[in-house]
Amino acid sequence: MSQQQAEKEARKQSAPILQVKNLKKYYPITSPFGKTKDFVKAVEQVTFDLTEKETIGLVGESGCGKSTTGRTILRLTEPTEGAAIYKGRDLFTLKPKEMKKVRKEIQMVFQDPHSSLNPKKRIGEIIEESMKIHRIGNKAERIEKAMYLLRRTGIREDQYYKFPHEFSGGQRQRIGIARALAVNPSVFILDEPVSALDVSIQSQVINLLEELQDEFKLAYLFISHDLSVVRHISDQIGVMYLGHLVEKASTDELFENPLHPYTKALLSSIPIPDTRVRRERIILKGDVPSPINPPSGCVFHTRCPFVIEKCKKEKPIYKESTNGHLVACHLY
Ligand SMILES: Nc1ncnc2c1ncn2[C@@H]1O[C@H](COP(=O)(O)OP(=O)(O)OP(=O)(O)O)[C@@H](O)[C@H]1O
Repeated sequence: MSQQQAEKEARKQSAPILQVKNLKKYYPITSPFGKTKDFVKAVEQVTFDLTEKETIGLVGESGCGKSTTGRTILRLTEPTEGAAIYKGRDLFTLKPKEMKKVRKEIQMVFQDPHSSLNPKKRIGEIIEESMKIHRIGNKAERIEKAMYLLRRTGIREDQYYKFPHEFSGGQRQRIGIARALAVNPSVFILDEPVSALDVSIQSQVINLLEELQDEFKLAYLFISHDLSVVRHISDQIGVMYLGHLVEKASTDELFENPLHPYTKALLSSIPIPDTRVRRERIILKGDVPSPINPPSGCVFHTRCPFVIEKCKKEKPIYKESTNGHLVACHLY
């Protein structure tokens, strides 16, 4: 067993740092008179654990509830039901003041750091300020740490006094990561952190995130629609469809032995560089149904090539195949 594999195995035994349990988020749709008419059922019964130095990737098409899952954990939008246990405490029951402290430890990194970096402030000041808000160190210590973090994330120290618009997209993402690191977090929720970047820059930022994870003992919830990116960085992958986590497994297991027809369809759309390997492309018919009125039974049944009568009536429960590989599908 390689050292990396041994570390992974050891991690599986350790207690999770974050446990998301039966997370549900319904967005109310209100009439012009403020009456709730209906709900967008964005996230339904999503459950997963995250341990120190581990990455769990959430994948699925646009609108399947990935961002809502990430945002709800931090209560950037309030959950409808469920729990998010962080270091033993349910975040959903915390008072605003306590939640503020947790937001220091669980940092969110967005797709477009430009919109979250104050254009009127120099990048060094932006990083220093995030430490000041959380009362970390004195001014000299904060500046020294900001300098270190910029250097560590690949930005030259002499660029400390530059403004965000003077940097490229990739550099801005590095600055956003440096700022998130400044407040000593344990968890990063990364929402499409490399989707806006060129492919060559994407891999540089992913490699940086991997190095930082080791150095700072970070756990990552990595949200992306891009399975190749998620495959590269994740230890575990959760596949979402219409608000539901339909399959969850270790990365190798998911790619070698996908079980859910939706996962199979997603994987079949990734080009394989080896032309000798043939994988049948599964093209899904129709559009993703409305999350306001999702299909009965299995939410995927309207597009599933293997649908049976039971799928239309009964919601599938998780079945475990091997080693924590979970799938919600009547075919197993
Ligand atoms: N503030 C909101 N009010 C109402 N509906 C919302 C709100 N935010 C998201 N939704 C809806 O919730 C569902 C899930 O959206 P979400 O953004 O979480 O999906 P996603 O998988 O992250 O997709 P994307 O990658 O496009 O952001 C979608 O149908 C979306 O339209």
